[in-house]
Order: sequence, then structure tokens, then C-alpha cells
Amino acid sequence: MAVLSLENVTYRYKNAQRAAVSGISCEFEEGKVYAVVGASGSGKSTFLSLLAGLDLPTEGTIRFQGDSLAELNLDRYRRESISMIFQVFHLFPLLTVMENVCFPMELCGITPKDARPRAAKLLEAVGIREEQMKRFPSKLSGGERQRVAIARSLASNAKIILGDEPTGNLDGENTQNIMDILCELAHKKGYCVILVTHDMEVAEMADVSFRMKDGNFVS
Ligand SMILES: Nc1ncnc2c1ncn2[C@@H]1O[C@H](COP(=O)(O)OP(=O)(O)OP(=O)(O)O)[C@@H](O)[C@H]1O
Repeated sequence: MAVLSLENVTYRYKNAQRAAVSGISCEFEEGKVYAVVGASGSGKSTFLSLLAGLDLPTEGTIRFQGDSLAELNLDRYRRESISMIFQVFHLFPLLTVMENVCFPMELCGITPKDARPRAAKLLEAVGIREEQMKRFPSKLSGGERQRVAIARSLASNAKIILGDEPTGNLDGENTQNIMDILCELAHKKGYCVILVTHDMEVAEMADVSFRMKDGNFVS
């Protein structure tokens, strides 16, 4: 069953002449990596913010596991059901790698004693070595920082990972590494990974890719 399904979803910014997202219907399933590619201004970021529950469609419906986002508690949906990764990794510079991953768990009431071993496991799973866990993010490469950001996004139990140009700051080799990690999370652990990107190579590594033009998906 689709974890997210969209029916004729349109989003129009106030006073805008045309809709930024225009009549999109599609489904996203667990266990797959999706890429949404398109030129600047085609509507990718707006689309992602709708999936993230940051805005509601002005027309149409987005359903999460069958329930319309318009009827869900969106704070809870954002906190519990989705996690996000970004081009600029959004790590806290004054916290160590380990503390960055523990932080969201502690916000959810997990004690530091329980959070640390779980964070260590998540970091290990994305290839961060034990000695790197004590470092500050500034002492890591871009690819390593993105891996830490992915580990942090896995700290919640959310099964949907939304990525806004997550490989935008990385070279080819690191892009491949991050995509390998995301594909493994989808294929082996059942995550639904949805990435918006300019990068055609990323789109080729995804299981399904959509091309966006003028707010709609085109083939
Ligand atoms: N806050 C806003 N108010 C009005 N119009 C907006 C707003 N944000 C975006 N738009 C318009 O909506 C359309 C889609 O923009 P969006 O940022 O979603 O595209 P994008 O594909 O993500 O672009 P980029 O790759 O450059 O980030 C554009 O025409 C843009 O000018």
C-alpha cells in the first residue's frame, strides 16, 4: 500500500499568477527511492514542503497511510512520520557528532544513557567510525557530515525520508556513497525515500524518477 498518495494536488502561493504545483496525482511506497528532478522554479521545493506537511495543498488531497493530511495533527506528522535531510547538513556546530544524533532522541524523552548506544549504532550503520563520533562536525568531510545527518534523521521512527538536494554539496564519489546508503535503507529496511534534485545522476540511481515542469510531472 502507498504510504503517501496524492490526488490532484495543487498549491498556489498568495497572489501568484500560476500554481507552483499543479494537479499532481501519484503514489509513494515504502521500500523505494524516488527522485523528483526539474529545472529551477519548476516547483520541486514547494512539492517537498507539501509532502512534509509544512503547507497544505490549496486543492486536492495528500494522504498518509490513507488519512488526509488536512485532518491529521501536522506537528505530530512532522515529528513522528517524516525526517528530512538537506543540502547544507544542518548539524549543530557546537555539538559533537554523537551529541548531534542523540539530541533529537533526548528531545523525545529518551535518556542520554539509552540514546548514546542507539546513536552509536546508527552512526556505525552509515560508516562513521568510533573516533569520529567524538569530533565536531567541522572536523569531518562533506560526505561524512551528510552521513551524520542521515544517522540523525534515523533517530526517530519515521519511515519517510525527504531529501532536499541532499547530495548538492558532494562530489561524485560521495554522492554515490550517500545514494548507496539511502537505497539500502529503502530496500533492506523499508524506508520510503523521496529526493528532490537537479542532479540527473541521482535520478538514475533512484528506483522511480519523476520529472517536474511548470508544477506538474511530465514524462
Ligand atoms: N513564497 C513564495 N511566494 C510566491 N511564489 C513562490 C514562493 N516560493 C516559490 N514561489 C514560486 O513558485 C514556483 C516554484 O518554486 P519552487 O521553489 O518550488 O521551485 P524549485 O523547482 O524548487 O526551484 P529551485 O530548484 O530553484 O529551488 C516558482 O515560480 C517560484 O517563483
